[in-house]
Amino acid sequence: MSLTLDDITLTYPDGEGRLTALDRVGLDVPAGTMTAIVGPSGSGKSSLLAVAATLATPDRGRVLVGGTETGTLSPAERAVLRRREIGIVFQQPNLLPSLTALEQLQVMGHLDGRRQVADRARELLATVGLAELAHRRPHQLSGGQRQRVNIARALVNEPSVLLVDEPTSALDHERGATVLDLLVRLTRERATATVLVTHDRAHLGEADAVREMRDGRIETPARQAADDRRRTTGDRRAAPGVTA
Ligand SMILES: Nc1ncnc2c1ncn2[C@@H]1O[C@H](COP(=O)(O)OP(=O)(O)OP(=O)(O)O)[C@@H](O)[C@H]1O
Repeated sequence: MSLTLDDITLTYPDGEGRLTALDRVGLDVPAGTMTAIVGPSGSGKSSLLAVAATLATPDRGRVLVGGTETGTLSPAERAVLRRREIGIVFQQPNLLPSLTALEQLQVMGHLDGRRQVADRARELLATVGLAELAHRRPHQLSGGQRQRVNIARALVNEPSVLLVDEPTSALDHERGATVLDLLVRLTRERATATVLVTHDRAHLGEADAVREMRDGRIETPARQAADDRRRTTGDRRAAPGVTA
């Protein structure tokens, strides 16, 4: 399923007035592709992720996950869609200290009441290269390994949208590259529509598209559009899902 943000404006209360964090932003992320969002501090990257995650309600505009317009759902329906279709990877892997890597994934799966969670959790840990460390607790893992558990956990309910916020900020260059490679591979294998917010321009070559944010707007200079075309030639890009 694809993710589409259509003409999104988001404001926050700001003293007497309102601060515009997102200013008529549009973004289309086909299934199986990764779009990287870069931009200076305060430009609206986290706000964009919050809207895409349906955690923040925009003042105007639509968020579509596949063909579903999330603004038309009730809060309860939106919570179900979020749990089933949207995986979120935060900057700091906020893992529960007392649980093993395997249990971190199982807890997420159980919340959704789905079966065979344990099998899927084991398979995912193997996919992120942690099969041997499934029974370790967070303090027994390195920062990069913790971030890989965090990514596996976001995927346990097989979401179609993957939202990733600064996954490499706490990692050195080499570990950051490993995590980025993993995200790209999972995006292709699991056909997720992935949005990656990053300050780190080192790995942008892996993304199918790069969008620059500035003052709440997305800029797509001609050079970037040309870059996108070059990135998406060949069959790396999956067919877009239905976006109504
Ligand atoms: N809850 C809030 N209430 C009021 N203003 C907010 C709130 N959250 C963010 N803002 C403001 O909205 C704008 C966009 O913030 P946002 O966090 O989306 O930027 P960002 O690009 O993610 O920044 P950073 O790279 O520093 O994380 C900023 O001017 C910020 O001060």
